[in-house]
Amino acid sequence: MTEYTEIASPGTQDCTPAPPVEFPSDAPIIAVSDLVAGYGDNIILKDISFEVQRGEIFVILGGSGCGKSTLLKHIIGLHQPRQGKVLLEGRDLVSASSSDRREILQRIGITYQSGALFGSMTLRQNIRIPLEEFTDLPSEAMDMIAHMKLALVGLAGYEEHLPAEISGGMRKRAALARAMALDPAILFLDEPSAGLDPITSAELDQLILGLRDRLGITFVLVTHELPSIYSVADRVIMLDKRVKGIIAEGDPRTLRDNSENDWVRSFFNREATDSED
Ligand SMILES: Nc1ncnc2c1ncn2[C@@H]1O[C@H](COP(=O)(O)OP(=O)(O)OP(=O)(O)O)[C@@H](O)[C@H]1O
Repeated sequence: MTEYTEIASPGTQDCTPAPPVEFPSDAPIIAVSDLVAGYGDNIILKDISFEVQRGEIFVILGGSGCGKSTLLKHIIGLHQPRQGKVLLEGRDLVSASSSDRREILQRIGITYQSGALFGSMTLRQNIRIPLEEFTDLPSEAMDMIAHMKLALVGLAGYEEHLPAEISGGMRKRAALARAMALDPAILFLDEPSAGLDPITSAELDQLILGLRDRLGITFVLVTHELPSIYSVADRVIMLDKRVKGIIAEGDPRTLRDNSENDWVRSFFNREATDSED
């Protein structure tokens, strides 16, 4: 699945960008309460509760197979919780009407580790896809938005390039531009630095920080790259496969220095030398 197909799933009828919702600025932009998630008989996560504040960069981390992507998919409504609730800007995707659901989904952007740009389309055409799906803007306006979004991620002038004609780091940035096509309030990035060298990864971190600072976008990242975590995360939650839940929550440096859990402390210390402040 790609970023675009996932946010574009709810339908195509209404054709204007979703307006910002009336929502108190000091209320959590994401509220997860008592979430239980799984597949078939297999419970992957239970008793998951946390909140994300507007403008925060929030990181979900944990070992392989602990349920990071599963949690992400439940937050963005790709899977329905077994129990519990997820509110995005105060609204519940599960109980929302189809038009409300469509509006809620327009307020979020997603990039997946495996999600790719469409290789046969230029960057401009890739960014137009969600605009064509969700809006009835004139073609020139869509091109202008594609240009603006590419400029935001440092890719002005690459509108007519194909994904294969740019580097891996540039492709990640182009995917971010596409996820921002509809001016989302929240961006969900699943392993954004995967496959990038440390320098390119650090550049992506700076881009994320800049987008948060300039546009106030809230970020939820799944990553286990410690340098990235120290560089961007305001707060993290750490999931653990054995307890099927959250074993640590807080700012990464505090967890590194003060967590009562040995495993958590050692996780945050494992690359402290090259990820430090
Ligand atoms: N669609 C699915 N159907 C059945 N089981 C699934 C599905 N997706 C994930 N799982 C299982 O759920 C568990 C958690 O997977 P998930 O991908 O959420 O973990 P993760 O923490 O993101 O792992 P990784 O870091 O390796 O990507 C794994 O045991 C996985 O096999």
